[in-house]
Amino acid sequence: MYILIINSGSSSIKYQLFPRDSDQPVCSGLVERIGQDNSQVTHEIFRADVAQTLKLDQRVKDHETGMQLLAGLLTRKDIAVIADPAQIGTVGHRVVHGGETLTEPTIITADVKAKIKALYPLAPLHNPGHIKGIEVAEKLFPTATQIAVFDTAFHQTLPEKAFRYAIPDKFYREDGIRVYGFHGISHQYVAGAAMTWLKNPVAKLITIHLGNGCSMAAVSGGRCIDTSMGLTPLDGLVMGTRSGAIDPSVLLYLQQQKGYTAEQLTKLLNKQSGMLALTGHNDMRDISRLYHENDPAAKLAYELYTYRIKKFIGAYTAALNGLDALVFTAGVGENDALARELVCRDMEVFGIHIDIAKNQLREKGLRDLSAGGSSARVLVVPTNEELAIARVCRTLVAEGHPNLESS
Ligand SMILES: Nc1ncnc2c1ncn2[C@@H]1O[C@H](COP(=O)(O)OP(=O)(O)O)[C@@H](O)[C@H]1O
Ligand SMILES: CC(=O)OP(=O)(O)O
Ligand SMILES: [Mg+2]
Repeated sequence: MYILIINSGSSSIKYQLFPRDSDQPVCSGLVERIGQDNSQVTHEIFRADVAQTLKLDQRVKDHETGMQLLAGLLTRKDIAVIADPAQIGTVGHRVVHGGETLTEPTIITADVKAKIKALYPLAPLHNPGHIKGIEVAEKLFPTATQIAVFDTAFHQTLPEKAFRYAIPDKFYREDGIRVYGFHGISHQYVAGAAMTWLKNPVAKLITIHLGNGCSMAAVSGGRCIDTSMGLTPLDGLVMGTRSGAIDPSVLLYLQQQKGYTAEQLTKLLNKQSGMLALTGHNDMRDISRLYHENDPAAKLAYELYTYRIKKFIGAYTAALNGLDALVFTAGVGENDALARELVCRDMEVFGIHIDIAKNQLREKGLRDLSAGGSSARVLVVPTNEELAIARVCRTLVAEGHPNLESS
């Protein structure tokens, strides 16, 4: 039997298929730039007799089309990794927002789906895609148990001073308005890997997840004590299409003086801001090319993006009262040497020294980019949200949930 993991990001679907008792996937893939003209599907097969990478350049208009495509690839005759969809006993889904009620990995029922839907306003770029992913998976793999694992769960350890807003109490009590934090599956996974590598179970870490969405977490001894996203995945860092932190008065001004509606503001801050607003592009590969061509907009955008990260490093070093390692991860964090260099530049006061040459190397796996004399390690730890979810699914199976015994 197999476990299929689906990770729908705002702009991509990542997937991996694991044998039930192994951390080694039999295939993995990425449907990227969903909704854009240059979307692409990359499907990698790790079978001993068929080890190959397939790239399909075709427009993938939405998450549903992406899901159907990937399901077709698993059983496509010439490259099949399974003969029959019924061999998939469990489908694990990353779900970005679980609110205050969905805080543990859970079997997906009609009630769980209703709760995920009720959170659409708080994760408009993500939860709708997850529901589509879940519903398509239910149709394609009707015999499998569907499990949801939440991005918000790792941040449940935040102390109240970090998760409350300074607004009247009733908004928290009645509406659950508080900091939830996101990318928790990734922050927890890379923090765990860094602690193992450092051989330090009480390490003070700042994990920096830079994908299309970007967030940071202050992690002490494996527990998250602060994080940069808030009620929704809009707060904090500058992102691909999201503004990150902004004075709330900007919204009031646009509403009162310019007549913007709530709907227009939601779209403006989630889809038309961030690096896209600053440069006309939201993919860091395009923006870094422009930076190296001395494009002034790209220069400013990189400065704004990395300056915000530097400020959070200062804040989180204070919150942690020390720093053992910075951990870069996700699409930009793992691949963009320029962003890492600009973040770590002039940070000696925090004991951060990056080795510029090591930073340029394109190696796989966990990497230490620290220069001699750096008291804080500068690490790149590739995230693997799918593996983290697969392990959670396996634990649920091992705990013998009645619905899961046959999967
Ligand atoms: N080689 C690279 N150099 C710079 N940026 C990269 C590279 N590869 C990927 N990225 C960036 O990573 C982003 C996607 O990161 P990812 O973690 O996959 O995001 P998400 O899960 O939010 O879809 C892309 O938008 C792109 O900007
Ligand atoms: C929470 C979030 O922003 O996720 P992603 O980076 O996958 O879009
Ligand atoms: Mg992601």
